[in-house]
Amino acid sequence: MISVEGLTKHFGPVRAVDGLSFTARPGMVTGFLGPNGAGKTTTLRMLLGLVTPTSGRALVNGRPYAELDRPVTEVGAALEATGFHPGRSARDHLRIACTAAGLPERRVDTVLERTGLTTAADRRVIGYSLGMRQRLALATAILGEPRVLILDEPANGLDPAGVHWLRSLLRHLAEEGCTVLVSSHVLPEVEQTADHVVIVAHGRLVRDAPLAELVGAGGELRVRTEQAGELAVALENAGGRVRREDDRLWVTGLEPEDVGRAALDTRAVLTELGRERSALEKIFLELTMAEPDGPPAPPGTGPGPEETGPEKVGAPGKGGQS
Ligand SMILES: Nc1ncnc2c1ncn2[C@@H]1O[C@H](COP(=O)(O)OP(=O)(O)OP(=O)(O)O)[C@@H](O)[C@H]1O
Repeated sequence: MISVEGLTKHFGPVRAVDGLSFTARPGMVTGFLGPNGAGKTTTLRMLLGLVTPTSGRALVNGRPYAELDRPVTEVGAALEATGFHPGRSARDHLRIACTAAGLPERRVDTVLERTGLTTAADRRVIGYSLGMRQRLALATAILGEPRVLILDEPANGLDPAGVHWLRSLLRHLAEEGCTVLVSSHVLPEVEQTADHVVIVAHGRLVRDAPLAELVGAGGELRVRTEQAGELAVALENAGGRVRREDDRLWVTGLEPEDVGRAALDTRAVLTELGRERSALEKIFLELTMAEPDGPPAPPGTGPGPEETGPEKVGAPGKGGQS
């Protein structure tokens, strides 16, 4: 269990985190979302005792990191996949971590296998891709079989197969009862992995809700057909809200299969059927576009459907220790 209570961190005049409170629960993947500079990494670093809060509390299993009896068996973290000695192999890196933490060396083979690194285990890290380093960071995080995992952008650098693998690993860990907190800007990825979503902007909480609640509220489908009039009536009868423009319809409150069924019933030929941008991405933009001191922008004021949201944008420079 992770609890963040009124957490605040000022770096001089910068309020990196500002009165943030949320909980990440066992058995769930909690997505921690926010635009660049929103305070995600600072929050994760405070949870891991790497940055001292200005005020408030960041607790793992009810205690600050510094008070955990055996942190490595309680919380695993992967913040940046850059801290590995380039001349060492993954196996050596994990062996050293095992010895330092007093863990049995057999854990090395287990985590190598779980992260798909077995065949590359004896190669030097200098030759690893970013994706392989991410896997090694995850392998290190789960070495002590912790029940809490804190991961900062773990999908960064993974290829589509790697992202798929990561998704199943995180789901598996949550099913085993772990608390998984994972920060990301890759919104469609979070949409497919998380059970619960915490969104921050300007260091403050803007939304804390089950994913299903958020996505259910924001999904819009784009439909194109020459029988737009008949189909619009059928979709409204099926419970949808429909906006029409010539042969195009924008539909909320229904799923693609509902549109398919209505099209079949009305014999409408669909020339296009798709989701209008990622539903979570749309909500994310609406919630995080507000000015720091103003309320969140009301729904519908985000960029229009044609615009593509900043799914992944460059990170600002980060300082070191507080
Ligand atoms: N050590 C530091 N010294 C000064 N300012 C810092 C330090 N660490 C972070 N900041 C600032 O605090 C704010 C929040 O940064 P943080 O890295 O926590 O955001 P983030 O949500 O993780 O961003 P990103 O998605 O780009 O990684 C930013 O304005 C950042 O420049």
